[in-house]
Amino acid sequence: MPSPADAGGAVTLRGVSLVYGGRRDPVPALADIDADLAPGSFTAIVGPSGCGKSTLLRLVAGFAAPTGGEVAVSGSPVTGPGPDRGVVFQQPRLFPWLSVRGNVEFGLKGLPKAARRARSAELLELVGLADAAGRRPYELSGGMQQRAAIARALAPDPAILLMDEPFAALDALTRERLQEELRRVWQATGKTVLFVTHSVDEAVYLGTRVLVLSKRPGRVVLDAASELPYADDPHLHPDQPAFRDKIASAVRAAAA
Ligand SMILES: Nc1ncnc2c1ncn2[C@@H]1O[C@H](COP(=O)(O)OP(=O)(O)OP(=O)(O)O)[C@@H](O)[C@H]1O
Repeated sequence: MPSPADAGGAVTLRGVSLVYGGRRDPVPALADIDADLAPGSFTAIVGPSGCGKSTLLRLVAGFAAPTGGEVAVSGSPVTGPGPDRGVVFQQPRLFPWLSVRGNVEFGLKGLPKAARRARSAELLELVGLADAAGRRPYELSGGMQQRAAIARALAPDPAILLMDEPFAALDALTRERLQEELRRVWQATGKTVLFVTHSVDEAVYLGTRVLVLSKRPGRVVLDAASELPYADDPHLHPDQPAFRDKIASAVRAAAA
């Protein structure tokens, strides 16, 4: 395991496995996962349906414990959820009785009001919701709700952002827009991002690294780092199709 001297935001998985259920009906979801995610990296996880992508994210979030191996963040074993890890789900899960601002400030209760207000204003500006701060979730489009969920997850300034298919329920145009915005937010904040998706295109567009998992129990069958310059739009890069093809073939083989 890494030493406590490791920079904040590192994620370490060592021989991680997880078996759901009891001895009578075990469901092996993950097997022998090894990975080191560097602080500030953006790792996308793709793989066939049911291969354990969400399970892997839940282990890093501390919502579940592995049945084998070890999961550590920033050099310390994960023993449960914590403010160092923000989570964004497929559904925004906003508190309907609070305004957008109230949702973002929810996790900042320990701060004085002025500091909370300054932090939420900064984050709502970052995700393009400054004008919607006083609105309730039901007054927002799906894309706006997901932006608010991202701002809420970023509020306690976690070193790590865990995203479980956050754009899967959005229409194609909104999804593209939010992908672009997430790239910008990631570059602006330097968080370590772990992003689960079904989409090879999304993984390749967002990830500086892509992990492909096999069918259940999920194992890492490809761990590919993108050499594409992140500041530019990777869609325009001449090596983009080759990188995409490599990931797509691995996903096809994993699902066969
Ligand atoms: N609480 C649970 N108890 C028993 N089995 C579970 C539980 N949660 C998940 N599973 C099973 O573990 C496997 C992995 O589930 P997981 O949700 O991690 O996969 P996934 O790759 O995220 O799936 P999808 O791509 O369909 O969202 C699946 O076969 C699922 O049915």
